Amino acid sequence: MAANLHEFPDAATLAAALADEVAARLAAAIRERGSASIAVSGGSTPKRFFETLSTCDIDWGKVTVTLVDERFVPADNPRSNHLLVATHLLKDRAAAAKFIPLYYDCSSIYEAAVIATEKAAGIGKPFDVVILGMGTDGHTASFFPHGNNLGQALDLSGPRGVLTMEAEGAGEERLTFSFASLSDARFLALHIEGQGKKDVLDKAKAGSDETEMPIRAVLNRAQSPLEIYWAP
Ligand SMILES: O=C1O[C@H](COP(=O)(O)O)[C@@H](O)[C@H](O)[C@H]1O
Repeated sequence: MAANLHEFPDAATLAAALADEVAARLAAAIRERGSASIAVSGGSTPKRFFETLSTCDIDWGKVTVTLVDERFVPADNPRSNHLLVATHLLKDRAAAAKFIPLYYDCSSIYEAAVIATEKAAGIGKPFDVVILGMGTDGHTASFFPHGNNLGQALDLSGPRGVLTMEAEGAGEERLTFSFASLSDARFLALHIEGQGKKDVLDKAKAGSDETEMPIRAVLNRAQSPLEIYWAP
C-alpha cells in the first residue's frame, strides 16, 4: 500500500496539521457511525500533538481512545504510556473521551493481554485513526527488532487483539496491538520528528528484513495507505 510523506517546517506546524486532520476524521466517524476510535503511541514525540488535539472542538464524549502499545507498568509509573496520554491528551475538551488502557494489574502480562484483548473487542473495527511512532531502532508500536513474539505480532492473518512482547531494546515487558489490528485503520499515520528518524525511515525503505526493522511491515504491508508526518 502507498506511503505519502507530509513534511512540515517545524514540530508545532506538524502538530497543528495532524491534530486538524485527526479531529476531522473523528468528527466524520461520529457523523457517519455515531462514535469514533483512535489508538495512539507513547514516547516523547506525540506530546505536542496530544496537547493540540485535546483542544479540538469535536464531540469527545463519543470518542474512544486507546494505545497502540504499553509497558507492563501501572499508570502511575513515569514510563507508562497511559500516564502520558492522561497528562497530555485526556484533558481540556478531550477529557470527555473514554479511555481503554492496555495495562491491567494481573499477576502475569499474559493475563493482562487477554483482558486488554477482551476490552478492545468492544471498540469498533477497524480503528478510525491509528497514530504510530517509530524508535531509532526501527520499532513501531511494540514491534521490536528480534522481539520474542514478533512473528505473531506482524502476521496479518492473525487475530485482532493485544499481544505480549519482550525484546532486548524494549526495557520492560510490553503489551501491543497486533499489526492485524492496526494496519487497516481508516486513517493510518506515522508521526516522526528529527533528521535522525528520517534517516532511520530511509534505511527502512532501503531494505526488507522486518526482524531487523519492524517498521518495514508498516511501510510495505499495511492494508491502508500510510500517511507519514515528519518535521525536522
Ligand atoms: O517505546 C516506544 O517508543 C516509540 C517511539 O518513541 P519516541 O520517544 O522516539 O517518540 C513509540 O512509538 C511507542 O509507542 C513507545 O511505546
